[in-house]
Amino acid sequence: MTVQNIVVDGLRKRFGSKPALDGMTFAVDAGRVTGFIGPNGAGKSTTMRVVLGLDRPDGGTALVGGQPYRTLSRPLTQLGSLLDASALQPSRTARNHLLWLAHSQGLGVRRVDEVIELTGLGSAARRRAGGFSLGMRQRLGIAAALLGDPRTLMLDEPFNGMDPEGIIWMRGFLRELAQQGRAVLVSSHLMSELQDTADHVVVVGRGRVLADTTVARLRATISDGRVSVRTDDANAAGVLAAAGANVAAAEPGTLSVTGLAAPHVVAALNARQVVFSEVTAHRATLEEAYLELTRDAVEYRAGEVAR
Ligand SMILES: Nc1ncnc2c1ncn2[C@@H]1O[C@H](COP(=O)(O)OP(=O)(O)OP(=O)(O)O)[C@@H](O)[C@H]1O
Repeated sequence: MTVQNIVVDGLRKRFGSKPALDGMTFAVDAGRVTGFIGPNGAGKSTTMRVVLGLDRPDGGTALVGGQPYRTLSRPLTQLGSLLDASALQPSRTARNHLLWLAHSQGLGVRRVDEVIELTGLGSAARRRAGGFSLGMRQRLGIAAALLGDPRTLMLDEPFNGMDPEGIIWMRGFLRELAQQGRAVLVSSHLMSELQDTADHVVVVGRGRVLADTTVARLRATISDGRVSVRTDDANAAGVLAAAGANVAAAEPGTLSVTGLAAPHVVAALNARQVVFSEVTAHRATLEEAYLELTRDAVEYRAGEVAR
């Protein structure tokens, strides 16, 4: 049976007249990284705040391990979260920040040193957190989220401010946490950040879920069925058109074909002995699939004039 660590059901919330959440519904399963993806203002942070009981929804429910977060007896052992990496006391060292958090939750010093090691903060642990880069603060935030060794992690934009090396580290680290059987929910407004990381994605826009699916399926649904054919044979276009395809010249030596699946393209070309060097079914990149889905849900677009 799949264990659902976070269940969000029909969440609604308005700020003034503006709906921030409009029926947000999804579940986060154990043992995988779930990407929570949507453009700015889609409602990701608000959803996370509601899960943590920091914002009250106007309707709907959010449960962690089957219970509202506020009713959990030892919440940090159930759900570790990172909402704002800058929320720390700048004059404290990283280690003292973690010691202070651990102490407030009845957790031991040993776990503090463990999470410092796990997040690669060893050499910086005795430096003042106020002088940390955003990337270092993200590591510190994740160390804090892991203090209670929780079965579920919820991280809001943890890739923000990370350098390429940090991003690679973070991807591997999140996958490892999921492999240990934890449920990991990670928000981002960039699909590319979650590439090779998320097994499952919940794509959101304007406060609701637009797609809740595996990465592979998301690509397949958006894929437009375009096939490209590399050939110098002058008969190729005519043969494919006769077989029912729409054919356009993409670039010299390449045809762009729609309306005929790749195996039928190959069969039609072979039947008329048309020589070709390559037939490729176009697969949407994850980024293309995401942009297509969220096109109507983007609040602020570059170049848009305020009305
Ligand atoms: N405290 C608040 N007061 C007023 N409006 C708010 C508040 N918090 C969020 N909103 C609005 O609710 C909507 C959802 O915001 P939210 O921060 O949840 O989106 P998001 O998907 O996390 O976006 P981002 O990627 O920009 O963080 C936005 O239109 C935002 O302006």
